[in-house]
Amino acid sequence: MLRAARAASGRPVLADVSRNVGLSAAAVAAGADGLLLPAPAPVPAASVSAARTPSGSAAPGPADGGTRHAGLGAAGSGNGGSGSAGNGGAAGHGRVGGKGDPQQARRAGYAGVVAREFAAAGGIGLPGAMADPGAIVEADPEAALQVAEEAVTVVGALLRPESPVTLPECREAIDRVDAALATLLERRAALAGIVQRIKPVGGFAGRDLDRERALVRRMASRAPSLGEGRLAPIMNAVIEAGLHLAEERAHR
Ligand SMILES: C=C(O[C@@H]1C=C(C(=O)O)C=C[C@H]1O)C(=O)O
Repeated sequence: MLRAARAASGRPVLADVSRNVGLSAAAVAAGADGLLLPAPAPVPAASVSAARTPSGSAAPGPADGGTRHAGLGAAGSGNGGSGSAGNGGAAGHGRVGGKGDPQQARRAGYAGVVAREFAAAGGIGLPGAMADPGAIVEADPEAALQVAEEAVTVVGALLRPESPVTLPECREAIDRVDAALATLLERRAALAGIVQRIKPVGGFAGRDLDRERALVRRMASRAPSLGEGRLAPIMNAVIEAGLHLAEERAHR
């Protein structure tokens, strides 16, 4: 429904979860471009201006005085930033001003909540030390914001189709995809490493080319433009990197 609303209006759709932040995950999964969150305190315009849209323009402050925005980046070409009249435009990535910003600690609490919800929406675990945004919010508000940015970047790349037009927009979208790819590659290498320890013969010696061909075939159905022919060398490199890493670790 939210995607349909965006398609019809051509503008980012913000879901108001200010009364129930627990609905964030559902809103993101349903296609919200950004979330309206409860305002912890009135935020002066100066500190809000540090929140940026992916295209680099400052996100306006809360127009309604009662909510804050958290977002997944511009919804696509030509509709980011100033497009959503009345609700402050596309939300940024939850960035705030530098260390010492008196608003930061308060906002970080909400960023932590958003990070957790986004991670849940995408089924993605936050990396290691970031696993408990709630704890980080207490200990280190800046780290909490990083968690939010991480979750928004990675989950956004997976959940939201984008159609950027300008070079900077395209590169920002690519950077988000690369962040998701790197996260997945790291996770894949860890899993492949476990397999090497479980198999009777691990490493390059226990290579299973039938399995590798089969996984490339399955991936090609999700990546039809690349197809098996182009995916095969990519996956060969990924698999060999994992095997090298596993062998290196086995010999330590
Ligand atoms: C992980 C395994 O070991 C090797 C690595 C693979 C991979 O990284 O996907 C696939 C097949 C094997 O060559 C496995 O056998 O499943």
